[in-house]
Amino acid sequence: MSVESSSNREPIGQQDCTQIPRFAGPPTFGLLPRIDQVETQHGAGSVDVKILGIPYDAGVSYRSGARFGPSHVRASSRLLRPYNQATDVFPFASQQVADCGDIGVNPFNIEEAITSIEQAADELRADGAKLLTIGGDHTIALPMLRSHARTHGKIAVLHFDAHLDTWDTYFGAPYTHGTPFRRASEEGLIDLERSMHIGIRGPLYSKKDLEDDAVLGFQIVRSDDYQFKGIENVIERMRRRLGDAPVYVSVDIDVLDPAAAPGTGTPEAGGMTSRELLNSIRGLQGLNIVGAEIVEVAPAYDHAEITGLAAAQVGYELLSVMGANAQGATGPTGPIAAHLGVTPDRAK
Ligand SMILES: N=C(N)NCCCC(=O)O
Ligand SMILES: [Zn+2]
Ligand SMILES: [Zn+2]
Repeated sequence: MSVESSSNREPIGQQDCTQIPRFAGPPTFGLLPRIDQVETQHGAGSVDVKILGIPYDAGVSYRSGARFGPSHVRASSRLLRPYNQATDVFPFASQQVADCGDIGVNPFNIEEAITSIEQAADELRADGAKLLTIGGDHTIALPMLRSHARTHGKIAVLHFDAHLDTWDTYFGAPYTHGTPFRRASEEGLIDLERSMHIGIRGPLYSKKDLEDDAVLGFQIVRSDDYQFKGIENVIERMRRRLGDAPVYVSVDIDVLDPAAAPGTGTPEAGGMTSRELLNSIRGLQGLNIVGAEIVEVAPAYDHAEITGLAAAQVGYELLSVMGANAQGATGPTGPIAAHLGVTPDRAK
């Protein structure tokens, strides 16, 4: 049983796929219970991690359709099983995870949508639960960071993306999917010494994009670093930079190569493999992860659920890190720990 779990009762896990075929189950993430089912049985405040869908894509600069991301990622998450063999974690048994469904936000008014997202995040987090949000386009990172900074102070942003998303405006608009981290930095929400982008690549508008980005508080790990420096080096740099700060993990699925994630709005060639992304997340155990999001899944451009499956597995790994932390992990656990050359370390 989890040491940090808010309930003393055994968490309610996934639907039992030996009894009901997984293609017949509920449309929740990972066939997990809905929040109302858990709270009816275990009481208010008994959910440790809440899955939240934000079907919103009014902030995109190219292909639209991320508004259908939450339902697509949930549909692609039906095959997730209870035991994570890569990290030796049962993510749905070491903590109570539940699906809160989607929030409906105004698709015609970006500023109103941002305000509603911020309010929903505040309300869902008021009982101490962590959020795993499924977007939606990357605009949603701004209201999420506003909410998290209110609770935790300045946030170390760990941002997986092909793009910097620290641009200033598009067509004069300040709130878009290419600008959330500039706004967050200007608003004083992020820890300028502890934030970083992972997976950056592709053409920029100018060299100044990189100069501005550094001033706004981000260090950069390039997509190419996975090839030339190796994943151990990337994980070590991440852990050193993030330290013991409160970390918000923002995963734009376009960090993956278009071969691994075709279903996204602004694809860029030369991205990482899903294995590199999953192992990078597995390297985060023991860090103070306060919340996470997966954004930019646009199912109309997906094929055979390639992108949906990757996004669902990213969600599973994020939940596994949170689950290991709830059990007192201070560093990587299971086989990944051996690969990284560290001794598996778990308080209990
Ligand atoms: N956040 C994502 N996915 N893309 C931002 C791209 C902004 C641009 O069109 O330059
Ligand atoms: Zn991107
Ligand atoms: Zn992005």
